[in-house]
Amino acid sequence: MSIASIQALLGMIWEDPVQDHRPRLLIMGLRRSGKSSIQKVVFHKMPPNETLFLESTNKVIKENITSFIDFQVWDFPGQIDYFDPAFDSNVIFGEYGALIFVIDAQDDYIEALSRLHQTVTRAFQVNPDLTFEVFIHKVDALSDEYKIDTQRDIQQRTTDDLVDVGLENVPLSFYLTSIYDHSIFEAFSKVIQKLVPQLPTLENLLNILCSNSGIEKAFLFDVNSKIYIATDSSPVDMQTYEICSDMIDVIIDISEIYGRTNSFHYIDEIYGDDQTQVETNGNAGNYGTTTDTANDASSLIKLTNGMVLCLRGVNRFLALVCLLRSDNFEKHGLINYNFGCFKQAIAEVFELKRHSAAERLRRERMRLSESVEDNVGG
Ligand SMILES: Nc1nc2c(ncn2[C@@H]2O[C@H](COP(=O)(O)OP(=O)(O)OP(=O)(O)O)[C@@H](O)[C@H]2O)c(=O)[nH]1
Repeated sequence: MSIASIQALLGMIWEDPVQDHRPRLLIMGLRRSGKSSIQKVVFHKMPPNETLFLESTNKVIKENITSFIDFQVWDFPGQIDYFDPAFDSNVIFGEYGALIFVIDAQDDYIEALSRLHQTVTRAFQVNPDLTFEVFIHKVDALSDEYKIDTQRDIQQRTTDDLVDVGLENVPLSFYLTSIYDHSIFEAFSKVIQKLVPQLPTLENLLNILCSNSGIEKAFLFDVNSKIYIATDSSPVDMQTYEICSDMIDVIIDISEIYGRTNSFHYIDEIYGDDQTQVETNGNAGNYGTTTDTANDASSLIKLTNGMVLCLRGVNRFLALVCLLRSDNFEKHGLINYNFGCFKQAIAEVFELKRHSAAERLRRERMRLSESVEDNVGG
């Protein structure tokens, strides 16, 4: 393959003279394994059954995701041969980020495994700091038993192959995923969390909030993608995660209809139950467009099992969703106060990060302009 055609495939990778330091998510895998579908469902809210009509990708699609952390998603076409000698793997694998390899679990995966092996060995040589994530995808059609067997088999073969070439220390994580349920969001959450340097601080803050407010479980969600970037240290059970994640959809839908009104809304039968209530306050915020009003979003769903689901906007991108017993919710003055402190602490954590990113960019620009002056002068 010629260099020109590889450059065409890679789109605009070399265009930006100031190095782009956003973490990268590289989504790779064989053709039709589901890469573009994953990206569309997670980051563009595409309904899963519409992915049936997606056309095959024929060049690398790069997308900047602007959120609590800015990152880039690179969707690679299945047919691209990044082992071509003319292909500069430093450009692709050289930056900080994660390599997500998607395997179609409904298909024969032997070829995918050999491709995974080649990809991991090459990428690891270039950048040992990449995190390697394997999505065993399309598991919606598999029985629970078959899913576990498939995961065990893929995991075993992949690690054996790596041990054979002396790469037993490559950290690989495996996830069973499908775009038809929450598993893809859960898997993405875990991938993204590894790229959030502030994770331990966020977890600590959530632990403090939970223990001082009688909260059973709390998630800090990126509202647009429904990825949770942190949770407290109690174990995550799938049902709790699902109900908290569903609450975001409910609130987005309600805020799109009633957002920025001045009255309370009581909407019954949201969770298919007469006594379940949703209260959305006067500043429901418009999460659909992540305006600043989202900061003030606040909502409450009382469940019939004696639990309360509570959502609070944290900033333009993040919302806290917690599950607590209704008895504990009686102290809502205390909870409100604690939440105010939590919000303030989060703002400070991300303010610090913004400062250091701006400083790094400033230094990079100065370095670049000095080298241009040297070249002109010389
Ligand atoms: N059952 C099921 N089908 C899925 C899932 N994810 C994607 N698909 C289907 O898989 C097919 C291929 O998906 P794409 O996203 O186009 O695959 P791709 O890997 O981007 O393909 P290329 O662009 O050719 O590399 C589509 O028909 C999707 O609807 C899933 O979780 N479950």
